Amino acid sequence: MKLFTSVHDVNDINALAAEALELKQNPYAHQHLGKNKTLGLVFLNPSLRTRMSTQKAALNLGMNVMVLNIDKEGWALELQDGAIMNGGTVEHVREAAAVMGQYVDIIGVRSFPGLKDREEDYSEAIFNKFVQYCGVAVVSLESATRHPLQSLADLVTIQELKKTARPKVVLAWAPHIKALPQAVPNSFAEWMCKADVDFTIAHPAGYELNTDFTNGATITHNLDEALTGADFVYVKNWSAYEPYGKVLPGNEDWMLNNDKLKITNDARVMHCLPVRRNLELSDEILDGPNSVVVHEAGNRVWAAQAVLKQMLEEI
Ligand SMILES: NCCC[C@H](NC(=O)CCC(=O)O)C(=O)O
Ligand SMILES: NC(=O)OP(=O)(O)O
Repeated sequence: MKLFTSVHDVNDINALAAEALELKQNPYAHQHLGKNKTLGLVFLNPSLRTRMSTQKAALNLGMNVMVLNIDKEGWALELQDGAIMNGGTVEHVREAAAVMGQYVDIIGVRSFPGLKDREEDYSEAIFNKFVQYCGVAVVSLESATRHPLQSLADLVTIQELKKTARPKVVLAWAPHIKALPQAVPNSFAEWMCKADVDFTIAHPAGYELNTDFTNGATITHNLDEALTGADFVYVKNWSAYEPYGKVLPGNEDWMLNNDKLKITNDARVMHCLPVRRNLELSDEILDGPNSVVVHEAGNRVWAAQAVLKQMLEEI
C-alpha cells in the first residue's frame, strides 16, 4: 500500500481489520520492518488520538517518528497554485511537501475542510498536493472528506465486540453548536457499506450526506425507527452538505440518552471523539456501561499499525 486515503485503497477490509486485531495480540512482532524507517506526521489542524495512536503504532513497528504542527510551527504555507506570494504566506506546499519527502519514508497528513467552498473541499485539493509533491507513501490523518484510520478502528471495534454475525449498525446524527466536517460520517458510511453489517443512517431532514459515500445504506429521518434493535450506535454530528457547511436550526432532541438506548438491542455506543458532553452525547451514556468510546480510541493504535505495516512491507 502506497496511499491510504479511503476504503478504496484497501483490497480486503476484513483482512486488514483482522490484521489489526492480530497486532493487538502481538504488538512488537514486526519491529524489523520499521528499523531505520521514519514516519513524518504533519498537522494543519489539532489532534489528540490520531497524533498519539499513529506515533505509538510507528514505535511498535520500530520506526522513528517526527511530528510537525505545520499550522503553528511551520512557515505560513501557501496552498494555491499560481499565487503571487506577496502576502502572509512564506512557503508553497510544492516545496514544503517535497522537502519533507526527503526526510521521511511515510508521511501522514491532517487537513480539515474549510467548509466554505464545497467543490474545493471535495476535490481534496490540499491533501492531494501533499500526495503529489512529497514523493513518498502517504496516509490520511483525516482529510477534508474522509477519516480512514478512524473508520478502520471503528470496523475493528465492531468486529471485536459484535455478538451476532451481521450486527445492526446505526450512524446517528447528533446536535452541535459548530459546523463540523462530513469527513467522519462520510468515511464511516463508506466503510460500513462494504462491511458485513446491516447499516442504517439516521439524521434530521437537511443533513443528507453526499450519496457517493452512502450507497447501500438504509437512510431515515426517524431516529427511534433506526435505533430499534441496533447493536451499535455510532454518534456523530456533521454540518449540512446542502447548503454546504451550515448548521440548521433545531434538532436538539437528537442527543442520545438512556431512554433512547432502551429501544436498541443493548447497543454499544461509539463516537470518534472529541465529544462535547451533554450537547452531542449525555453524561449518562458516556459514563454508563454501553459506551465503548475509550476502547474504540484504543483501537486506533492497531488500525494505524496495520496500515503502516502494509506500507513498510512495500518500501
Ligand atoms: N478527528 C475527529 C473529529 C474532528 C472534528 N471535530 C471537531 O472539529 C470538534 C470541534 C469542536 O467540538 O469544537 C470533526 O468532527 O471532523
Ligand atoms: N478521533 C480523532 O481523530 O481524534 P483527534 O482529532 O483527537 O485525532
